Amino acid sequence: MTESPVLEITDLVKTFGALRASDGVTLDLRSGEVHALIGPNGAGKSTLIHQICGTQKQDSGTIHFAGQDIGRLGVAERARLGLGRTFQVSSLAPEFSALRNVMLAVQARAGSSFRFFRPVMRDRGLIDQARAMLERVGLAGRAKIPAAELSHGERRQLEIAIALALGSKAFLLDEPMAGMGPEGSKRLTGFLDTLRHEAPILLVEHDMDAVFALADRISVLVYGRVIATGTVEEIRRDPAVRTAYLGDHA
Ligand SMILES: Nc1ncnc2c1ncn2[C@@H]1O[C@H](COP(=O)(O)OP(=O)(O)OP(=O)(O)O)[C@@H](O)[C@H]1O
Repeated sequence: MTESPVLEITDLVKTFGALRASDGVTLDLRSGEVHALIGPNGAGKSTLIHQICGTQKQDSGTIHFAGQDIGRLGVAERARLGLGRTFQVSSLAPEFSALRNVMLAVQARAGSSFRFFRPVMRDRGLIDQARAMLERVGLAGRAKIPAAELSHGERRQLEIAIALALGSKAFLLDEPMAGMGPEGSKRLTGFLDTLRHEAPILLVEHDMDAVFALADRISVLVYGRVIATGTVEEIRRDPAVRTAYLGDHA
């Protein structure tokens, strides 16, 4: 029996006036995979991510996550169910250390069980869990550094540590390589390659080297429609994709 997808989007439609930003989008995310979503500027990639995480509501179609219809739930409820997102604009508390940022997430997940009037920074259990998350994303050595002083790539890693601490069962990553130099992109690519074993990744990314290195499957979005879904090789060979998007990259 094949495992059912972690995330399943069916026939999603989202219009802005006469514009169909999502025009019947169907795609899924399976356990252990990196599924990349590529396409030209304005194709509807961010709009799709917004609808999955709940910051925008679809006009029609369904979104199932971990076996549940989440299409009408709010952002916080979806996050509680384990939908982890990193943002193009960072959501970190910049003046807090990396460790403290993760501790806040561990605490948020645990709810009231950590709030026995203990000063947060002296709570051993909380500190240990947060340290373990930093270790997993390769930031253990940077625990005391304020988020604002971390490099762009390190901040992305920290956001992912937070998503892990919140118990994410899938990651939605919207252009994680944006604003990074080639070295940073390479490091983050290596990191994302290991992250897929924690939870599958839906990756919106313009950096084709990263996409080709990481993706198990690629979906190509053009004018709100998925024109092809397949492996890296299938997508590289697809004549419609070459015409619409890849051109010389293929
Ligand atoms: N809130 C909105 N109101 C009206 N039009 C919108 C809104 N958000 C997006 N659009 C339009 O929907 C289309 C899809 O935009 P979207 O940002 O999803 O594309 P994208 O593929 O993420 O582009 P990029 O690669 O440049 O980030 C665009 O034509 C955009 O102008």
